[in-house]
Amino acid sequence: MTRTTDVEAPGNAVVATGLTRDYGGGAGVYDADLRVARGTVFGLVGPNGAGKTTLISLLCGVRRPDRGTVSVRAERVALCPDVPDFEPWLTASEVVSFGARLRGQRVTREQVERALERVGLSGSAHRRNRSFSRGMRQRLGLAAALVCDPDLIVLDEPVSGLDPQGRADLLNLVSDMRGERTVLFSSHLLDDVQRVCDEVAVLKAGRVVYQGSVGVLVDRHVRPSWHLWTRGRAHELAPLFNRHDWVTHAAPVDPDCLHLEAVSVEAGEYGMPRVLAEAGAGLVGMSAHEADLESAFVSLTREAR
Ligand SMILES: Nc1ncnc2c1ncn2[C@@H]1O[C@H](COP(=O)(O)OP(=O)(O)OP(=O)(O)O)[C@@H](O)[C@H]1O
Repeated sequence: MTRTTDVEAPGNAVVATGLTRDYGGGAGVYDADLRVARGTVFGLVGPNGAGKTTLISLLCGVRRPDRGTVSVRAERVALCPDVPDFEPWLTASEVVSFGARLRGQRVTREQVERALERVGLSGSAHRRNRSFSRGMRQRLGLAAALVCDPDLIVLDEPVSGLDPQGRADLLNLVSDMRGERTVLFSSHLLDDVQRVCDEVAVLKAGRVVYQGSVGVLVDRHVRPSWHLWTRGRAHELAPLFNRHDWVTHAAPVDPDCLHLEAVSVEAGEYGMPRVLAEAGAGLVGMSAHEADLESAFVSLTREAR
């Protein structure tokens, strides 16, 4: 494995090529190519066991790959594990300052206070972390990372233990780092990824099945879909719709409601009234489904099977 300060393109903070770690029995990460542009927020998403933690640890040099290379252009890299573990008797400010000292960096009391303030832990600065909740421990891990002013910060499932307000606060914090630091974070909470990430990589069974913007992922992998409400005609209408090649999928949800997917929004909007008119079916109501990352993810991981 090579870890150098040179990466192929000057704008990239991380470049991985053909990265492979095979645990055996089909578990691991295989032939992962990844490019993370500097100053961006990059999301690594995938179902449980897809290989997110393995890939992160390969990128940070915590694990060695069987094959492949990683190049990192960053002077200070911080890695926050999903559940940080600190000596329970240390106070929050001791965790932050000792952590920096262990990395050979001297930090002032003001820097420690600022880091704790950024993650909303000022009020608990002098409490031993033994009594901290999982969410507080995650925020403390982030403060310990931020105090060293990393230019690349890697967060493994940073919001998994947080309540909705804590999640929103942490995501705002991540969003504010854009431009100033490169942030790479893994999550299975797609709403969060969609909210803050410039680019995503989707991992499925150890392989990167997509890398690019969330917008393109959604455009490419979500078929436009609608629910059509008719009075008791859904079962009869489904095969009539399925006969048309602009329809990719039509199925009744219940006797009054039909789920319809089409090749394009335009095809659906022109085709639906025609089929309904030919069948002499009245339309009681209809709703278009929002194209979001969740539907794209389901469609992409279904296709990649
Ligand atoms: N040290 C190891 N030895 C053998 N198998 C491992 C090891 N670490 C992870 N695995 C397996 O490799 C696969 C990927 O695990 P990994 O923890 O990287 O996935 P993940 O996407 O982070 O999962 P989760 O979302 O559940 O945390 C899983 O099948 C896991 O059981």
